[in-house]
Amino acid sequence: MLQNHHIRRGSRCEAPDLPKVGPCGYSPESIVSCYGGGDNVFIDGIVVVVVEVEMFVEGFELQANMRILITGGAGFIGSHLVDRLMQNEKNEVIVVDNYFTGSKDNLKQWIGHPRFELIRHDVTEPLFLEVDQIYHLACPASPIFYKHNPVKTIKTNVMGTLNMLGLAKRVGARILLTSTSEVYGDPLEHPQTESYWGNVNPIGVRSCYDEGKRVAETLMFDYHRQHGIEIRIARIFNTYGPRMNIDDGRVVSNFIAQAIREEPLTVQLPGTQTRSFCYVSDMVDGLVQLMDGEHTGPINIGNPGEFTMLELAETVKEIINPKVKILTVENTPDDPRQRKPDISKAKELLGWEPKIKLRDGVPFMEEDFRQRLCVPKKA
Ligand SMILES: NC(=O)c1ccc[n+]([C@@H]2O[C@H](COP(=O)([O-])OP(=O)(O)OC[C@H]3O[C@@H](n4cnc5c(N)ncnc54)[C@H](O)[C@@H]3O)[C@@H](O)[C@H]2O)c1
Ligand SMILES: O=c1ccn([C@@H]2O[C@H](COP(=O)(O)OP(=O)(O)O[C@H]3OC[C@@H](O)[C@H](O)[C@H]3O)[C@@H](O)[C@H]2O)c(=O)[nH]1
Repeated sequence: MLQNHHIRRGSRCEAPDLPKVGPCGYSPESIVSCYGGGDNVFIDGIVVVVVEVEMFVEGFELQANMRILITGGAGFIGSHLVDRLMQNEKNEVIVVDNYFTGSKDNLKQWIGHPRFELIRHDVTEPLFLEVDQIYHLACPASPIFYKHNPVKTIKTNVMGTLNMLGLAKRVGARILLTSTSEVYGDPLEHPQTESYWGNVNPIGVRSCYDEGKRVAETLMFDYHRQHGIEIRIARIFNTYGPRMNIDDGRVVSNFIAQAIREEPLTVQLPGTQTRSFCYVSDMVDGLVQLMDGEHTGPINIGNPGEFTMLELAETVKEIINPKVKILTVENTPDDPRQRKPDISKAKELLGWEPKIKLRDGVPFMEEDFRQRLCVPKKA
């Protein structure tokens, strides 16, 4: 039996059943052919020089470990992605984060784990690591945080993405960018397909984020075309779930925290604007399937269930606290009036679609927020 294993630069390989003879502890005959290259791999802790990334081993299955970098891995979606990737014992996960909106607390279960590393690093600075895959999430996502220091948001999207593409190019890693439904701006097509080019204000208060992500997408495709980098682009629609910052400012976390604190739910005017909310476990499934699949994207990942903000407030009120009031308040400029993903491409190309409805996801988030706010549910 001849098996072909693609061993990437810096990978560790496990081959516990290889016969332990020969100078390095393993039979040289087991390695039928190796050619090119010059990388080291470790077989059962022993360094084996692999002269090419393609190695053929007769009769034995080498299980190549995957070293995965997650930028922004201390944030909301990133930390759930870490949980998912750490479930696979063949994965090593490295998180880099500057903790602007993320927290070590989101990763506390993994700190000290032998397959996990956490590095304080700002992606606007170059990074030198040996990795096989890069999930590039680093960027503040809540409008209040990305507008707080817009120049830094632009730098994170542009210089951060350039640095991660440079890293991907140097080590031959595949890179996935978490882009956003905000690239469609205030969309004139509804629902949004990936072929829609969007309606974005280039000089508005949201531009640091939406134009920043559009440039990040451009950089991804230019590196792909010019340097042959393997890229994946996910256009993420509004995602919610446990571990969102309680004072994150995004609508689902605001309404849930307000309902628990018995404060009025603040619906920004007009209240008829719509969003489509995806539960975080569905989102993580979509990202992993996109990364591991064959398609560059961009691919919309989101839940097509569409709600006005008034409907969302009514839903949260009914589930969490029927006594709270709903208050209408001023909105901010350039708020998109409608948003709903067309997910035909994700269904067809990735076999992905979300499973968790808003009504089923809100109680999970309520439980997490009650714990963190120390407000137990009344009997
Ligand atoms: N959650 C959503 O609804 C949503 C929707 C569309 C796109 N996205 C994208 O998904 C990604 C993650 O979003 P999230 O909701 O988890 O947000 P988040 O704010 O919880 O996480 C972002 C993480 O990136 C880190 N970060 C920010 N700037 C950095 C920098 N310069 N260097 C290193 N780390 C930095 C933050 O500290 C944080 O841990 C973002 O790229 C966001 O644009 C999210
Ligand atoms: O308390 C609030 C907060 C927000 N809102 C409204 O709720 C809607 C959603 O606002 P959010 O701040 O949650 O998120 P937005 O959809 O505007 O932006 C998000 O889009 C996708 C991602 O890239 C980011 O996570 C974020 O930019 C907006 O219409 C906003 O006006 C309220 O009605 N009340």
